[in-house]
Amino acid sequence: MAQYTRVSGSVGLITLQSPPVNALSAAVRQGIVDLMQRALSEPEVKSVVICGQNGIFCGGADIKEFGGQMSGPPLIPMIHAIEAASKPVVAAIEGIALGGGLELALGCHYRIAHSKARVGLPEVTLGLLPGAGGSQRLPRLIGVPAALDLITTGRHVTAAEALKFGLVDQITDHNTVNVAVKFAQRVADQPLDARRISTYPCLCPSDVAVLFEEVMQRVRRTARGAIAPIACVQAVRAAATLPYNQGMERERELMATLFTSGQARALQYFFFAQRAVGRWSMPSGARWDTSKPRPVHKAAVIGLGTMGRGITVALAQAGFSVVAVETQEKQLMEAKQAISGMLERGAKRRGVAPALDKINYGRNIQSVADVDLVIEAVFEDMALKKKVFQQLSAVCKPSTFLCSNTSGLDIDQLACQTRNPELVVGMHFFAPAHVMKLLEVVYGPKSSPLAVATAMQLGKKIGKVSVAVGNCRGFVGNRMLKPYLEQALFLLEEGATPEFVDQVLEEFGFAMGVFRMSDLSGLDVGWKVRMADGLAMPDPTTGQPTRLRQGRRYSPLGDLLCEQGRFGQKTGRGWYQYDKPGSQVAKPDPWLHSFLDEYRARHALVAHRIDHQEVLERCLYSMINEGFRILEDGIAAGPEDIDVIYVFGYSWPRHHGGPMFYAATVGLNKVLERLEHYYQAHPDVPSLQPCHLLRKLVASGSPPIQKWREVIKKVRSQL
Ligand SMILES: C/C=C(\C)C(=O)SCCNC(=O)CCNC(=O)[C@H](O)C(C)(C)COP(=O)(O)OP(=O)(O)OC[C@H]1O[C@@H](n2cnc3c(N)ncnc32)[C@H](O)[C@@H]1OP(=O)(O)O
Repeated sequence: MAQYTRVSGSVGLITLQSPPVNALSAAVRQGIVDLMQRALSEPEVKSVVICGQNGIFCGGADIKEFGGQMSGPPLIPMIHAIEAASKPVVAAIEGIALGGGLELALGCHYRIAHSKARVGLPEVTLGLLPGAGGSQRLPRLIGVPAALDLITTGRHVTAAEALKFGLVDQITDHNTVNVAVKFAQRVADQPLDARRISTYPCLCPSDVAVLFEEVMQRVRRTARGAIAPIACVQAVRAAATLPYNQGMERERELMATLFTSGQARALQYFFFAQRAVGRWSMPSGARWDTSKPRPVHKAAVIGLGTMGRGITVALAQAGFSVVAVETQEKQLMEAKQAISGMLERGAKRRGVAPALDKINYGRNIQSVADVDLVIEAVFEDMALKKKVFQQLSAVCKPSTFLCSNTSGLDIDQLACQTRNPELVVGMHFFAPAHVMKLLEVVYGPKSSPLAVATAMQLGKKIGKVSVAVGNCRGFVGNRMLKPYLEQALFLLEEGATPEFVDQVLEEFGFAMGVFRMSDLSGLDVGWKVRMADGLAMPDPTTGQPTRLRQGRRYSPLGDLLCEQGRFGQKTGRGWYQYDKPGSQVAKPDPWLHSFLDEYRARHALVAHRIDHQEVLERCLYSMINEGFRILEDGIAAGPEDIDVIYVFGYSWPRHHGGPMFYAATVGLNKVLERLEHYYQAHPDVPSLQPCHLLRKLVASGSPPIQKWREVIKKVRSQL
């Protein structure tokens, strides 16, 4: 909706009213069309100001409307009518002008922004392009290079940057609407021809063809299969090379392709999924809106290895006082130096002072006595972690939250070491912890809603997307990774090469295939865990069959590589070879190919031709199957939680929506049928056996993903 008022006698003020972000819903568009007509027809009105209520100009098209039938006046003619108006129209931009909101402002003749406002064309992040004339007007206003940057990245820019680009005409620290009204009065009689952006020529640099080629190459390289960034470049190229009307036609064609693509649907689903995870719930019924967090002023980090350092940086950068504890003097000195470097580099990038004074370093665990929350980040060893939790429980205030950055150990066992197990939760960060957006907040059977709410809020404050998950081996992310890694190894046993498996996964859109990723993280990490679990078997005298563990198929390939000292990038050898230890350029290794041949011969495995489809289906469907088990077990509240974890923590390509959304796109019956097929071929691989929930969903007619929670509830209640 929109409201009309006459101010200062001669200015028609149109206020968009659609909380929370004044999105351009059908009702809002109708309001703008009607009220523009009214303002133009009233003779006393000499100029018009468009603003949004509650200090927010406009968050763009109403994304919720994308899935349904289009109703109400379309955006493009509405914006054209504003631009063609006979009276000056001024956009008063407060808060945000994003997507269609900025396109609306570009249709106005003038733009006044508050100094704290942000503007941008983020449509690319929703699998779209600025399809209401934005791709044609923006380059005409600010030039091709700047428009390409904004449109292909979707980044928001500050009012100051927008002023520099010429995207807004004025910025103010005062009441933007008042300033815009005064401005509108001043320009009331001025001619408008020079203010209609669609009539501007598109000024291009002399080497524009080279520029487009370079940008297209960069976009193709980084898009990982996403089509919207490429369409964005094509649309801007149309602005640079065609008259406005033809450019608009090209924008429309490209938009139609994107709009109906599965990628746009996936990205729009993901937009809401990211927000849905904030509305967490626990099986006990505790929820985000009924559980109040307790404020955290001072936190501590125990253990300053790679993870502890990153967590310390994340906390300090967000303004928390941190006590950083490392018991070994040498490690403490090294960590201090590394943390200071990280803070200084980060601060330089962001143009702020480094938060060095936020951190107090110490070797003694006693120094955490007065903190509100501790994050333990010592080595992934249960006995060690238990000891640390016992010490923390003795040293800290009774009200201190004790959190573990374990990547998969039992939170309950740690909680049992403390006086107040209800204040214990997992806070599973992802490396590098000051960069990666994901945080799994893990609740054990004893964790209180207060502890979960506090960890979730702390995550938000340090800029993480936090997902509340239940306690089980590997939680959500690493639990699902297990069958994926396992299938990749089985594929090698059966005839594939690491290069081929990685190529298929990278073509699908992963930043790195499974083997390149293992080389980067270090093969020894998983090896140590498998040894602790009694799986890896360096000693052939144990009598266990090499390729069988606990009645299931097991691949010792990773263990065999570790026994050779091949730990990945850090040793210069792993699934690939590298020029030197630490190098990142992976090259196929003939040694590894011979090793695989010998291994297959030794175990009488006959290599068969493995194609693209088999790699993708076995790796992804086994992981998805585990995702369904996780939902069935109540470890994740809904498919959105899993998808957000996979996109932010495991580089799952966002334009496929996440593994569970992908399963819905492929068709649950197809996933089920292919799992059945592979399980029949590999009955000793339980992760390929389709789980009950998947069968139940298929039997219920494969409802849309938004309806899965209803089926999940039924399945859980029957268990
Ligand atoms: C063609 C396509 C055209 C013309 C387009 O315009 S596409 C849309 C382009 N606009 C965007 O991409 C903006 C999307 N929104 C955001 O980036 C952010 O929400 C925000 C910066 C506007 C506000 O961020 P924040 O303050 O952190 O709040 P939330 O993100 O939590 O959002 C609050 C609630 O508003 C809902 N929302 C936000 N934008 C839209 C929108 N464009 N359409 C519909 N709903 C929107 C969001 O889902 C939150 O709702 P709840 O989840 O809390 O119910």
